[in-house]
Amino acid sequence: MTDSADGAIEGPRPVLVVDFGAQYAQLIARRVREARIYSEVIAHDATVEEFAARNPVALVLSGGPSSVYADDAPAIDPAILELGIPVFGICYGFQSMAKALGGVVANTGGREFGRTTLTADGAGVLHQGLPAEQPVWMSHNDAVQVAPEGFEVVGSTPGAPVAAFENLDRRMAGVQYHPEVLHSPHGQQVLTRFLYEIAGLEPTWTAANIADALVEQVADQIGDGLAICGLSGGVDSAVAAALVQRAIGDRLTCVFVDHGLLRAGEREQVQHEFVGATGARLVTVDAAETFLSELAGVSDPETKRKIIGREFIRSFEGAVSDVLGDRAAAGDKVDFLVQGTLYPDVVESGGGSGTANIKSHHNVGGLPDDLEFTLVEPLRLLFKDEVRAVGRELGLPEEIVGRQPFPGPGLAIRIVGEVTADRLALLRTADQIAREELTAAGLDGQIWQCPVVLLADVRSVGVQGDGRTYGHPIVLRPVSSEDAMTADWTRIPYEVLEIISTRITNEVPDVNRVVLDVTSKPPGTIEWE
Ligand SMILES: Nc1ncnc2c1ncn2[C@@H]1O[C@H](COP(=O)(O)OP(=O)(O)OP(=O)(O)O)[C@@H](O)[C@H]1O
Ligand SMILES: O=c1[nH]c(=O)c2[nH+]cn([C@@H]3O[C@H](COP(=O)(O)O)[C@@H](O)[C@H]3O)c2[nH]1
Ligand SMILES: NC(=O)CC[C@H](N)C(=O)O
Ligand SMILES: [Mg+2]
Repeated sequence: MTDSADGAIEGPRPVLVVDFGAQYAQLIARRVREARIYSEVIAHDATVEEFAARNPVALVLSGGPSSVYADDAPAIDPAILELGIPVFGICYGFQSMAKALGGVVANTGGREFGRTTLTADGAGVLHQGLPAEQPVWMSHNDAVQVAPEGFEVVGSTPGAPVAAFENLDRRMAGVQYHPEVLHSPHGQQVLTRFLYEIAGLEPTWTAANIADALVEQVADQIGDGLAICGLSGGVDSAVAAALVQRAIGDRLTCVFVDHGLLRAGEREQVQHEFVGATGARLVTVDAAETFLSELAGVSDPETKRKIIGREFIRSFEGAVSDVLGDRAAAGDKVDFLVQGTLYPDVVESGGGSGTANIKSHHNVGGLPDDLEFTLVEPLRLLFKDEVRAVGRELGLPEEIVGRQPFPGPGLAIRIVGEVTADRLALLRTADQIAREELTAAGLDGQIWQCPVVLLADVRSVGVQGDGRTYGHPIVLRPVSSEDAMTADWTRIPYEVLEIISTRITNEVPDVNRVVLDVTSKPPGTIEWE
């Protein structure tokens, strides 16, 4: 693992997915990791030196919106194809590779969008053992007309006479279709055949050796220093803390910040469950008053996020004297702050290559400039399901690794409008009702998470007890997801929605309406702010 942002994490040699502006670059990296080979994404305009520095075992060229023969078409430096590294091209990557190696790409009108049939009747290695005709998912205007010299054509579709090619001597291959999407039912097998049979890679990336590699990296990074870990009760910080505890033992102290933006019961849960499972040392910071006064009068979401990011750090700094106790007199210092940051937190905060800032996650884009700790973020390149696998490997209990995510800024980003103590109390009650009923209905496993949102700046007219009310709506936002990068709204049974709606409007003062958010991500995000 490498992390170009701060160079802190280094590990197994990756398969680099070269991003040509694809919708699916991260998805390809995930699929490679599902084949148990470590993988990361790199921008297409990285230099030969940057490629070489990441020391890849193979390249996968992604799809992309351009035409390879357009003036400003993105391309990788042809020298990269001469490095002797195995290469697999997908869609635009396939076309780009064909052109760079002397083949012909053109738009002859044979475009295909969606399902089509690939004919691959036994020639070559990519499709060996698969049906001679298989459905594949396409999304292209252009097509390779002539494969480069030395490449065997091993598949075709009605719109793409050259839909797959390979050159075993050069360990290169490519396909016009998208093997990474689930709509290509044999796609994962094709990608895996490239990795194992053509590139000759061994499947060694498992939760067990990810955990071992991460423990080793953390031990190297922290040396004989002292660290604190921001512990929230969520999956990511629990796994990060367990890794760091393995690496540096009791030189780690966990710090839980009670910022007053938590859900009912959360503080008790962190104190009992995590400490019970790991025996870690825990310091709790009471910071509710500070967070509330700093947030007073603020309704802009990004401003809230920046304030919260800053106050988290101030709380961690404030905890240091408790953590050190008598050791402060001996000159000991806490130099390292461990956070359970994951890849989606980094991309959404605009930390990917050329990616937009969607929202500043408190632990990434929301950090203050004057941060004095060195960050230790062992999970920074992983997705949540990978983190859960590492957590299980480390022996953390299912109640912790299976838990639904809850954002660090807590209920503050679920109150649309200013955050006040009264509004927090109201939202906490509504949230508790929704969680109780979803759990009672046995739906927790189906739901990724269900934000409950208070539209504090919106009022509508209701009639309660024969009188007029002018109250606030509560939004239910149940979503299903694999990794929080995309999500769909969960189809909760009407009977369960009915119970939640009735209970919230009966039991929560000032709320006279409950609405359901039926938006996927994209275009919506999971949280409202
Ligand atoms: N109340 C808190 N006290 C201390 N640290 C926190 C708190 N909330 C969040 N953090 C820190 O911020 C990081 C990011 O928060 P995030 O909610 O994404 O992760 P998590 O809570 O560990 O897992 P999950 O996403 O499952 O809730 C955490 O991993 C943790 O290091
Ligand atoms: O710790 C966090 N700090 C944050 O600032 C933050 N913002 C969103 N989230 C969580 O990230 C996932 C994606 O959320 P969005 O679709 O709302 O961007 C969802 O799981 C959100 O709950 C956060 N977690
Ligand atoms: N999905 C893709 O990579 C498309 C490649 C190229 N833009 C085409 O239309 O053919
Ligand atoms: Mg959390």
